[in-house]
Amino acid sequence: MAPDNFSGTGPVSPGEHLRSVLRLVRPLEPVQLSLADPANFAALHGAVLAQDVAAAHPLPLWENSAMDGYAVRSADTANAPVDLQVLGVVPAGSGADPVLGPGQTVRIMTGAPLPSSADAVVRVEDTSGFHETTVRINVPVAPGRDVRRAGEDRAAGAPVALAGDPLTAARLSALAAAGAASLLVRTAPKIAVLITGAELRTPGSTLSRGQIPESNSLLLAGLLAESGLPAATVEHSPDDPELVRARLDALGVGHDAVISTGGVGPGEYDVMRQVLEREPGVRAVRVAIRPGAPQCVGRLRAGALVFALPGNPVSAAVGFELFVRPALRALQGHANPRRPVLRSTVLRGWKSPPGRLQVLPVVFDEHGGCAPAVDAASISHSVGGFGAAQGYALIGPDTTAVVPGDTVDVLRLQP
Ligand SMILES: Nc1nc2c(c(=O)[nH]1)N[C@H]1C(S)=C(S)[C@@H](COP(=O)(O)OP(=O)(O)OC[C@H]3O[C@@H](n4cnc5c(N)ncnc54)[C@H](O)[C@@H]3O)O[C@H]1N2
Ligand code: MOO
Repeated sequence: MAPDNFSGTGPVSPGEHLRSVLRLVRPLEPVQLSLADPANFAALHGAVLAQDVAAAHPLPLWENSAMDGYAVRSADTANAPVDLQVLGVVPAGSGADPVLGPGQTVRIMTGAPLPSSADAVVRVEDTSGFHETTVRINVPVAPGRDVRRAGEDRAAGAPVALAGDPLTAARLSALAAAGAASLLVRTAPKIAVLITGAELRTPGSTLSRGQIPESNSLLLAGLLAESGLPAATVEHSPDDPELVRARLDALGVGHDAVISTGGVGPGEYDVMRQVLEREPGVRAVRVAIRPGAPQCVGRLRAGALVFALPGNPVSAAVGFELFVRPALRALQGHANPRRPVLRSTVLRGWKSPPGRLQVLPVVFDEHGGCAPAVDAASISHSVGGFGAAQGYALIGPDTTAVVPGDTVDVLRLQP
């Protein structure tokens, strides 16, 4: 009987495997990046904060107008319609603080500081228009009307973002608005993809019997990009142990992680496993999961982490999602390296193998219900059906069938 694990021990549970993968991770050295230099924007977006950041000043900084119109003393408008004397204008960017006496006003634009002697804004639509000398105010306004108070969004010193937070577009803009000049961040790790398999030909090639189009390089480069992590290098290697070892030695120096596909099974030509079994920091395992069971994971002598995934395309995608993506996010110090698990109602049932976590590609309907994207009996090679998948259903080892109406755990990859 073939051993469950090519190293001779039993299969490891997916949870145990993820824990041992995450134990390998040493977070990258953080770098300080200025927010003032647009050349840094691409690196900042998707980087992960390595420090807590508090607001350097209140947000908004000072009381200002929410509308284009007139800054007024609200009491002057109580008997509107009323005519007020126009003293001038305060546009955005002006530091002026004109003093309004009774019956006086200034034109004011959105975002401009409210004069200290005013307590409300009348929108231009509620007046006779923009005038130089006198304006008719048509409506009374209460104190505070269309005024943004200093600090109403965030007080000075209040937290804006925490170490481990990913720098989304929204978070970056919040940090800049709150006065951050530069940020201590972990930028994207440098990742190499190494594809092995003698049967593989460049997409579009004329194929002889036994040859297929190579699709895992596009798969992994795309999954990395969808995780905000570009692949720095994509290479192919012939199934020759010396050549594979040479590529791993070379890629292991210049990259933080090397992700390979192919050659991790127990076959005679499964070169990746044979080479990696000689690496002292790498372990060949079978994970109690379907698809994606055989994998080699560890640290190369050359320095990089290595994730050797199966050649079967859906097995490689599942291995990436469950183990590689969390590890790469942990390299960046992500507070939540794993994707959140959601619940979904089953629309069409399927069978699941006992004793394994089944990771089934699914599509979702408009209400979030899920149905298989591929035949559940043969997931690993079904790259065609997988093309439409929007997520994975996670079916535990004690469940052998799910039926319509069941609620299952899902990972949602696409909206
Ligand atoms: N006797 C056994 N055979 C197999 C076992 C086993 O336990 N005992 N495990 C099976 C499982 S599970 C998997 S998964 C695969 C692992 O295979 P490998 O990592 O060795 O992958 P390959 O043999 O190289 O390829 C498998 C399959 O995928 C196709 N492939 C590979 N690379 C690509 C690529 N870049 N683009 C597109 N398609 C690719 C390849 O042609 C094969 O069809 O082993 C099982 N066997
Ligand atoms: O576990 Mo393999 O990954 O069935 O396809």
